[in-house]
Amino acid sequence: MVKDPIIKVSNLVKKYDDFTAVNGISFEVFEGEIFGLLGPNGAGKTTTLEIIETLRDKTSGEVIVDGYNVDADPGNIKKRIGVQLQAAGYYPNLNLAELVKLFCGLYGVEVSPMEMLEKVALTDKAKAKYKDLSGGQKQRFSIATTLINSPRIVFLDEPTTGLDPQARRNLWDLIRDIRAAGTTVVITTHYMDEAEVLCDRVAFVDGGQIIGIDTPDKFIDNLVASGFERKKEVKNANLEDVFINLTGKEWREN
Ligand SMILES: Nc1ncnc2c1ncn2[C@@H]1O[C@H](COP(=O)(O)OP(=O)(O)OP(=O)(O)O)[C@@H](O)[C@H]1O
Repeated sequence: MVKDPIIKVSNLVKKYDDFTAVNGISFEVFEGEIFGLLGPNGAGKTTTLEIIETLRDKTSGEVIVDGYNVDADPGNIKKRIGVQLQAAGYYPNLNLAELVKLFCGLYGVEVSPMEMLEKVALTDKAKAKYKDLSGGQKQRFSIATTLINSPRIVFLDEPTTGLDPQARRNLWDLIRDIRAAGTTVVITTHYMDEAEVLCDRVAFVDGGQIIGIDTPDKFIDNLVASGFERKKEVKNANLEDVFINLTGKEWREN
């Protein structure tokens, strides 16, 4: 199957004064995949995403999103993407349904707030304020806000940080649902288990450069083929499986 790139990044460079945060990055994201950007703190992941999202100027290089160039057509790119911000701030006096309505107005689209909240299992919180939500609910709500303009691509920056195992696994299902609806997902995460089960392909970023890009299975198979062996015997379950098994899989935050 030939896959079409929906994002093309070529020789991307970003300098903050004389510090080079992104140092000649090139990669493609295919339409309909969940693509992960992985790497240590300060590797340049957020900077790269913000340039693709048209939220930050680049120093040099070329970025094409859904056929539009970030230099020539940032407006068309903004219309086609949904961006989850790491520390989202929402008007404190509005409830979730009102916030969704506000976003609809900003995007100039008409969507039923309850339908949006339904997508992220938050209809029962329609009248709640954002600040009163649990961590998982906050993440789900902020993902709902990225879907309001029916984007072709959503960008999720560390969407499961700080969540418990149930909330994390339920969020993975939500992200898979987004992909199943035909939306491409670009995600950053520090959780390697998450990248392994969720991402179709991952790129490792370090020191502003991509040091590897492939499917999780290929990366692991290649490492094993090179003679790498884990020191400890691998168990068939881990403590997180025990947690889920004891406490159940359903949403628990009320
Ligand atoms: N506005 C800025 N001015 C100066 N330096 C910056 C700015 N934003 C980011 N940097 C630097 O650029 C480098 C890359 O930062 P970036 O936030 O892109 O990394 P990251 O991979 O997303 O890290 P994290 O995993 O911690 O979110 C870091 O060294 C950071 O300090």
